[in-house]
Amino acid sequence: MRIDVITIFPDYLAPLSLSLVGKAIEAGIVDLAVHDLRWWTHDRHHTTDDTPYGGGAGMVMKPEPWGEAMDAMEHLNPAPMTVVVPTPTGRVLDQDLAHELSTRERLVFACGRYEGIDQRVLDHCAESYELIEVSLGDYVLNGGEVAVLAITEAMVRLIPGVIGNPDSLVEESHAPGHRLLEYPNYTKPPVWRGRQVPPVLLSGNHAAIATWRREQALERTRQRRPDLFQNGS
Ligand SMILES: N#Cc1c(N)n[nH]c1-c1ccc2c(Cl)cn(Cc3cccnc3)c2c1
Repeated sequence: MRIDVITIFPDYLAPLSLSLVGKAIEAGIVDLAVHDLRWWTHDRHHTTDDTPYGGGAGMVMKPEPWGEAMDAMEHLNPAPMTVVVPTPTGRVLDQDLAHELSTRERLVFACGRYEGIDQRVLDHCAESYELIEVSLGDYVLNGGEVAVLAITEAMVRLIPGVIGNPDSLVEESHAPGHRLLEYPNYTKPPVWRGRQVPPVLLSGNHAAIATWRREQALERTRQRRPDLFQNGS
C-alpha cells in the first residue's frame, strides 16, 4: 500500500516511522510519503489560509494549494487514489472502516487545520477520486494530524503480513464479529504486591480458561459498553 500525507505540520507525522507502521515500511509492505502543503504555495509567506466567506471566527484553508497538491499526487503515482480527509463531520472511525481502508491500494490523506478545508476541494476530490471523510469521534481536536496517526495505525495493522501472528487479530476487542471487549490479561510474577493472578489461568485447564475469559469479556462489555450488546449479538 502507498500512503501519502499532505499537511502543514509534516513533523507531526514523524511517529509513523516508528513501531508497527515503521516495520511495515521497512518490510516494503507500506510505502509512505509526507508532503508539506506549503510546497504548493507561491507567495512570500507560503499562505495556506484566509478569512471565511460569510464571516465567523477562525480561518479556512485556501483551495488553490490543495488543488495543486492533489494534481501532484495524481502524477506522483499511477495507482487509483482514495482521498481520506479527517474532519469533525466525517464517518466515525471504527474497526469496520479500518478494514475497508486496509484494502485500498493507495491512500492520500488531506490533513487540514484551522476551521477546515474550503468545501470546493472536497467536492473536487469526490468527483475525481474516491473520497472518504473520517472523524476520530465526538470530541474536539485542532486539526487532522492526530486522526491520520490513529487511522494509519488502525488500518496498517490489518494489512496481511504486518502483524506476525494473525491469530492475535481475531480475539481483539472490536474485531469483526467479535463484538465483546477483551478479557483482562496477566503475566509473571504470579503474585505482585499481594495481588494474585486468577488461579484458573495457572491451572493448565484450557477449557476452564476459555470459559473464564468468555465470562470476563461478557461482564466487562455489559458493565463498560452495553451498546455493544445491540441486537443480542
Ligand atoms: N474536532 C475534531 C475532529 C475529530 N473528532 N476527528 N477529526 C477532527 C478534525 C479533523 C480535521 C480538522 C481540521 Cl481540517 C480542522 N479541525 C479543527 C476543528 C475542530 C472543530 C470544528 N472544526 C474544526 C479538525 C478536526
